[in-house]
Amino acid sequence: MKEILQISNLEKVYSNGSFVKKAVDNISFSVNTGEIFGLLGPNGAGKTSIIKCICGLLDYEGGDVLVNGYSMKSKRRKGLKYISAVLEGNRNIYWRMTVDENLDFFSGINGMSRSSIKDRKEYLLQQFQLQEQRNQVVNKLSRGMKQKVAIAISLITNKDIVLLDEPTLGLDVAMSHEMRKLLRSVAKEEGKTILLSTHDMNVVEETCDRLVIINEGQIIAKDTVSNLKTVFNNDIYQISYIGVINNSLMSGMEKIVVKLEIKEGEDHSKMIIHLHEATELFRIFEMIKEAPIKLISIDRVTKNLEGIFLDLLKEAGTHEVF
Ligand SMILES: Nc1ncnc2c1ncn2[C@@H]1O[C@H](COP(=O)(O)OP(=O)(O)OP(=O)(O)O)[C@@H](O)[C@H]1O
Repeated sequence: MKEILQISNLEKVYSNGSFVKKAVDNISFSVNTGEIFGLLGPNGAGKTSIIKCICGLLDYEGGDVLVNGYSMKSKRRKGLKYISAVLEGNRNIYWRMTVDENLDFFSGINGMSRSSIKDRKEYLLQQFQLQEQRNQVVNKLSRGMKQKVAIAISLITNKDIVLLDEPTLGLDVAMSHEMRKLLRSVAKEEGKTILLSTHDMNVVEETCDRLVIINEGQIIAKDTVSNLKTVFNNDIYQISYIGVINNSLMSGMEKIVVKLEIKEGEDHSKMIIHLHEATELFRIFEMIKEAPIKLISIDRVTKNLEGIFLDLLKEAGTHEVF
């Protein structure tokens, strides 16, 4: 599989007099042709800075960004031929023009004639369900519609890579769901490579193949979405019981578990155990059988990406697979 986007040891420093902020600190990852890749991180993590470095809007101090092999430092013009971007605030839309006029205008400034984009425009209007709004001034459309127009504009020039900074920010649940569906179909049907930034785990979970999680300018996790969920869901069980755990049970379990939490309740208590392997649960059972507690239930705990994300931020460890 071809790595159409290669980011290696990227560093971005903002400075102004005595103010110095390293917003991007030694970031490396690659994006394959046709995949949807996520940049996930809390506010201020450095996602927008990375996207701006990739699309040539920001110079960077260290490392490099290769777009289809072209360095955005030394061959920016060539690299830009493969990239379109939708940044926060939808700066690629003219609010006083209609949807149709915007699509014509932005293809025009990219050197494409109206006749050459005719079919593609119809395809995108239909794909984005914007036919009814095509003659409306963008300013009068809802936020979700405006976002759809912005993404349609980024696709009209048919470039290989689409960078999207927070594509679902501020959208209501229904529109956010529609946007995720749209992104998946754009990648699948058009073979586009999409790099998106978000702090919404649901967006990553539903759309992305792989992701990096960024915190304070650094990568803290790098994996496929499904692998990350499997690895971090590694055998966590919630055991509800009645009684008090004695010293011998506690010390026996502590020798086996990765982590053990006890939540005492009035009528029953719970222990959350993290195991290296599921088979270790049998050893825990054997110990519980000998102890003066009564087992009520055992449930496997599954974490969604949000839980994993929050745990990673808490531990600030690093998990890198590719
Ligand atoms: N032009 C700038 N000048 C100085 N500092 C900046 C500038 N732009 C961003 N920063 C700082 O760099 C860090 C990373 O910001 P960035 O906008 O890249 O993060 P982000 O992950 O996109 O955050 P958000 O999700 O809030 O948009 C933050 O601490 C931010 O305050």
